[in-house]
Amino acid sequence: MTGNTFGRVFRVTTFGESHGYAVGCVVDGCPAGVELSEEDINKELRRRRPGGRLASPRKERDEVRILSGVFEGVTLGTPIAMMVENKDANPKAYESIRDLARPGHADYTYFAKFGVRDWRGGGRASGRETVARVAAGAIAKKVLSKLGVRVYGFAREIAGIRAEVEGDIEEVFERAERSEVRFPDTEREGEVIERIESAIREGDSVGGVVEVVVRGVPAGIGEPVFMKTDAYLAYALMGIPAVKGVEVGAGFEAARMKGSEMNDEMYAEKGRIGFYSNNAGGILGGITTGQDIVVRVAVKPTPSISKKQRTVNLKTLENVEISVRGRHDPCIVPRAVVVCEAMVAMAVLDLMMIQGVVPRFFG
Ligand SMILES: Cc1cc2nc3c(=O)[nH]c(=O)nc-3n(C[C@H](O)[C@H](O)[C@H](O)COP(=O)(O)O)c2cc1C
Ligand SMILES: C=C(O[C@@H]1CC(C(=O)O)=C[C@@H](OP(=O)(O)O)[C@H]1O)C(=O)O
Repeated sequence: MTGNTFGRVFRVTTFGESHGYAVGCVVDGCPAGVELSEEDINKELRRRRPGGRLASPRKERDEVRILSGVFEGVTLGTPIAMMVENKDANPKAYESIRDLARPGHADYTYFAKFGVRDWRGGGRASGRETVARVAAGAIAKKVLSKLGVRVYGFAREIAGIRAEVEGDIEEVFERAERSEVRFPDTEREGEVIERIESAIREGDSVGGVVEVVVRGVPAGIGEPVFMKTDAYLAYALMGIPAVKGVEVGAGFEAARMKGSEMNDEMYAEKGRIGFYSNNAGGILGGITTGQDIVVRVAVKPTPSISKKQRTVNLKTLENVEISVRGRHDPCIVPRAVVVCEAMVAMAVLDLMMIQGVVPRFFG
């Protein structure tokens, strides 16, 4: 085990560094007979791509090449290898800080672990690695859609401003997709953008919260006792760079509620069981209830900032000051939404496959 692979049955191994030739992944265990085109992947990659006024200005087309595992538009049940070339890598921006550890980034810890590191940006710890997750997630979503399961993500909070969301998740999702920062609260979007712009002016960055809702998972999915649905989702989401916390349903608010408020009361109607609320976030005892699965993720402010900070030269052990220039996201949240969706899709599909409720062939 090297930690580059996610999943037990639907297994994804990612590869590549931010300023290397390419990033990509191998997806093994995908059922056969699922329609899949490069455009299915690219559609999702465009939602994550850098560029624009409020994101890293790095110019990447982020178009995938499917190298194997798909023939005549359908998956073969064999390993699917995918690759996205790095067209706008620019290691020069990092030359002057190649031995300095950026506070908040993984420079020091990679050096501590491996004794050597790709100093061209974050290397393997770069947010760029998430291209590969989104590509694999696009496949997981295709399989899930055949099972009636859909995954929706949006920015719930940015720079301390919380979105008030009204309406069904599909409407919230569509509103967020139209927003420059994936923020579904149209009234407060302007304020959010001002806060990001002000962070840019100050050479600083801001964070926020991504919410993901999964609709259509039947009751009864998840592994007791350790591979619980909530435990597996938290594992999948905490593996995303810059994620510092995960909550399910009422999450940390549950700590302040009474049992009578927290418990989702139940009813039976026409032979089916339902709930009057969803504080559980669709999971009880690690097993799905059949309601929407609701998770939220805390995303920290981008570590690379031009504001001066104190740090260390890893080679000489001198104390120095650092100001990180170059192409960085002033806020990771809008671009992390689809990455969170991808990890959730992979985790849910994997749990369903472990349970044996997914056909190995779609005819
Ligand atoms: C989509 C995405 C984009 C990111 N963009 C940047 C960036 O432009 N600059 C940066 O310093 N970190 C960026 N990060 C965060 C770093 O990759 C991350 O903070 C770093 O690997 C350290 O890991 P940790 O924050 O999980 O401890 C990004 C992360 C994601 C998911
Ligand atoms: C390139 C992407 O994001 C990058 C994530 C990132 C980091 O340190 O995480 C640093 C920046 O890259 P660079 O090394 O070119 O300065 C971002 O642009 C991408 O997401 O496609």
